Order: sequence, then C-alpha cells, then structure tokens
Amino acid sequence: MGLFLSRMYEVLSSFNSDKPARLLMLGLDAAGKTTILYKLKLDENLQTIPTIGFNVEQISPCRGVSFTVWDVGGQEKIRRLWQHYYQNSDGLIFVVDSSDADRMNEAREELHGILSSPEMSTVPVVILANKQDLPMAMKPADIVQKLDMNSLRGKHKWFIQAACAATGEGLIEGMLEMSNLVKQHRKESGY
Ligand SMILES: Nc1nc2c(ncn2[C@@H]2O[C@H](COP(=O)(O)OP(=O)(O)OP(=O)(O)O)[C@@H](O)[C@H]2O)c(=O)[nH]1
Ligand SMILES: [Mg+2]
Repeated sequence: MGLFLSRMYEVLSSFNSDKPARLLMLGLDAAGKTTILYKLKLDENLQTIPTIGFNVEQISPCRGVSFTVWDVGGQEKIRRLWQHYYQNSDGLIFVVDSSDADRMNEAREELHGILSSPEMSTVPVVILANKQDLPMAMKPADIVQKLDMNSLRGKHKWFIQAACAATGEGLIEGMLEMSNLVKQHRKESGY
C-alpha cells in the first residue's frame, strides 16, 4: 500500500512543471529522521513513533528553496524497502545519531550500500550528524572517518552538518548546502 501511494504521489506531482527537488532521507532507526522532517516543516518537536513505511512533505527551509522530502523508516527489517524510493532522487540526506558510536559501522555499511545502487550512484549527499545535544555525541570530523566519506570523493559531492533536531540547530544550514549541491549536480549533468 505504501509503495502504491508513493507511486501515485509521483504521478500526481509530475503534473507540476515547477517541481521541487526530490530528496530521500535515510538512516538507521532512531537516528532522528522524522523529528527532523517535522521540525523543518512545522518548527515543532513532535513526539515520534518508529516509521513503518514513509512520510513525505514539501518543505521550504528558506525563500526560494523548496524540496519534497521522503522520510523512510530505518528499522533493520524494513531497510530492504529503501531501494523502492531511489528512483529520481536528486539528493540523499543521511541522518546519523552522533551519540551512537556502537552503530557507526552499521550506518557506514548502509550508506555505502545505498550509494552503490545505480540509481543513487552520483547523487549529492548531506550527512546530518544529529543529536549533538547529547554528551557522548561524536564530532563531524570523527563521523567523516567512521563513515569512510573520503572514499566517495570523485563520485559524490558531499557535506556533513552538525545538527540537533531537538533545537533545530544545523537543519537549515544542512538544507541550504543540499540546495547548492543539487544545483551544481544538475548543472554538471546537463539538465
Ligand atoms: N536528544 C535528542 N533526541 C533526538 C534528537 N532528534 C531525535 N531525537 C529522538 O530520537 C528518537 C527517534 O527519533 P525519530 O525521529 O523517530 O527517528 P527516525 O530516524 O525517524 O526512526 P525510524 O522511523 O525508526 O527510522 C525520538 O525519541 C526523538 O525524540 C536530537 O537532536 N536530540
Ligand atoms: Mg521515522
């Protein structure tokens, strides 16, 4: 049902000639994806439950920038559904819980798995290093190492942004950088 609705949404939104860029937001369960989506959309801290399926929202983090953001549930047993959302994505927002050092390797494997798919092989990537308010939060520079971001150079434009969905810190900055990367990517790929 979720996939059917997602396809319907695609068809309907394709009638809009001024279509905003389509961003896919992925990451391990409890990284903070849904909290981020609704902080950006409503400027509210919603009480979330684990996402089974997806949320999709049109957001406009600042004047002149608008995105359609797809937030797909990250629990292990439903990650195989991610691939159904890859097609036509203009960018990937990959959210990590910066305080969850034990699962950084798992996050790295998932990130590189997504980017090895042909549909995602050139998209720009913004890593949101979320939960910076927590005392054990890793710094972006350490997360870059843990996620092996440097191995993506030459294939993907990427950027890492420290963030806290609880306060909203870093979210708009991350989205603005994504906007720039998407524009550059479009120019370079000739559309
Ligand atoms: N301290 C802190 N907690 C956060 C932050 N962002 C999200 N959380 C909490 O982390 C938990 C998980 O957040 P969700 O947004 O549901 O995570 P998700 O990535 O959507 O998880 P799935 O839907 O299972 O993939 C919730 O209890 C949030 O309140 C943050 O910046 N700081
Ligand atoms: Mg969620």
